[in-house]
Amino acid sequence: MFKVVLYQPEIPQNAGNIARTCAATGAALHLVRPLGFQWNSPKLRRAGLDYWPALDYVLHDSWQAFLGALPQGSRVWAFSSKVPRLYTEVQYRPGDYLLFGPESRGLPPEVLGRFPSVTIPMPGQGGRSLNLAVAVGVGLYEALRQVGFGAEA
Ligand SMILES: C[S@@+](CC[C@H](N)C(=O)[O-])C[C@H]1O[C@@H](n2cnc3c(N)ncnc32)[C@H](O)[C@@H]1O
Repeated sequence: MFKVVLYQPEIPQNAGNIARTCAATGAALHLVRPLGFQWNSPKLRRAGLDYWPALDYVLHDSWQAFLGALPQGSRVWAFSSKVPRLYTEVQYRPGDYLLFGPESRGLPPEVLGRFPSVTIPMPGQGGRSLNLAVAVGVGLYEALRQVGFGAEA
């Protein structure tokens, strides 16, 4: 399965929506602390509806803890609105990690620079970035599409 990684997410409704998307697609959800909300926040729970029991999730106490738990040979794709390579130009493999940054600031340079990065084009004039939950949905579904939407993705 794919793994969605949220680096220090700030808004519980986004994380809840992403949890729902992960449960629906069979992707695992990794959350890297500090979070901008309480883990038992009603807003987080509500946005994830009753999908939480179906969700495979991991809470990491810090970025260092996440890196320490990352199996050797893992592939991580960092999503950013500020990099040139299109997210459709790379080949995703089952088990890949898709990494997304916090709502107000995006991924810090030292995190973004550590992994290959991709962007989702925004051809309109109206925005600097997509909503986090939207970006996860777009990126995750492209990865799933490439592997045939298989349960083993
Ligand atoms: C709301 S955005 C962060 C905006 C932040 N102010 C910035 O300038 O980076 C939250 C996260 O969604 C993802 N994201 C949003 N728009 C994206 C895009 N066009 N391409 C790839 N990732 C995007 C990135 O992972 C980003 O860190």
